[in-house]
Amino acid sequence: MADKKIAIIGGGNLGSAIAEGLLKSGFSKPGSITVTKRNTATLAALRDKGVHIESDNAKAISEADVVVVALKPYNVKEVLSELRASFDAKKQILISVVTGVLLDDLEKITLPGLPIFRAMPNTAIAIQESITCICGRNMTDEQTSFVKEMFDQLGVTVSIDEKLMDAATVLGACGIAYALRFIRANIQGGIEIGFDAATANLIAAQTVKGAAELLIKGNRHPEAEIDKVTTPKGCTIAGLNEMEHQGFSSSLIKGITASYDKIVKG
Ligand SMILES: NC(=O)C1=CN([C@@H]2O[C@H](COP(=O)(O)OP(=O)(O)OC[C@H]3O[C@@H](n4cnc5c(N)ncnc54)[C@H](OP(=O)(O)O)[C@@H]3O)[C@@H](O)[C@H]2O)C=CC1
Ligand SMILES: O=C(O)[C@@H]1CCC=N1
Repeated sequence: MADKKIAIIGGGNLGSAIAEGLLKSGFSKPGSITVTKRNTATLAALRDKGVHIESDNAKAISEADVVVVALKPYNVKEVLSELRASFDAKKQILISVVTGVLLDDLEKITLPGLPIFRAMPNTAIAIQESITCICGRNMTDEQTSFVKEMFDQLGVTVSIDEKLMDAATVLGACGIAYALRFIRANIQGGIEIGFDAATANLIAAQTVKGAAELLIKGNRHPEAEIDKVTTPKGCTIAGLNEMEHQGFSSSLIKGITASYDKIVKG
């Protein structure tokens, strides 16, 4: 794939993680990426790697083949509507990673007919381990292939219907934080039963990675793998049942639906 010029509008947590992933994967050369934000001082690490750092969104967009919007949801309308003249529906594609802003809204804010994708990655994109759910409109097959190829370099992609985009945000993007909080709780428990923090961190994180790999590489259902661990009358089932008595699964499901309601109902 040609080294397309990519402008990332909004170089915050996710925007810079995408730039990092594009560089690490070799999908883009540093000179082909421009990242914008108002306070560019926080992007020194990317600048040092050769990425163009800009505060001028119009310049970045007009020079780009691909525009990735990674602004906060409440900034999108105000910022993009002033940049309408910088877009070119014949030459460019827009990829929005913004939560809750519909393809319909994005087209109205920018240009009619502009090829627009919504992609929902997570911050593991910085290390090419994201799950990225993608949908789009006005695009050609070639543009769809490009976007898939771009995010395939940065982890795993799934093509979904736009009506599932909020659910994808919760399960995939918020999910990183849920998983990290689970690991943190394991670390705290691990310290209480004797480990120093660094060793507990390593054991907890590698254990979660192993559990995930059993599902991904083994294509197994979690409960089938749990059955292998739960020795009758053993310590695992004693711990698991106590966790369930305390509302473990229920609290996670309620947390997921609370995150979803926050997106859908505000
Ligand atoms: N963080 C995550 O894990 C995920 C986030 N998302 C979505 O991605 C989007 C970004 O999230 P996140 O990276 O966490 O948020 P951040 O606040 O970290 O990033 C947004 C960035 O936009 C910049 N910005 C604000 N105004 C402008 C402007 N006029 N021109 C250019 N840049 C501007 C801000 O920098 P400055 O103030 O210096 O301009 C800021 O760094 C959100 O819509 C979020 O819902 C989606 C999936 C995962
Ligand atoms: O918390 C948020 O609103 C954003 C969207 C998904 C991850 N972070």
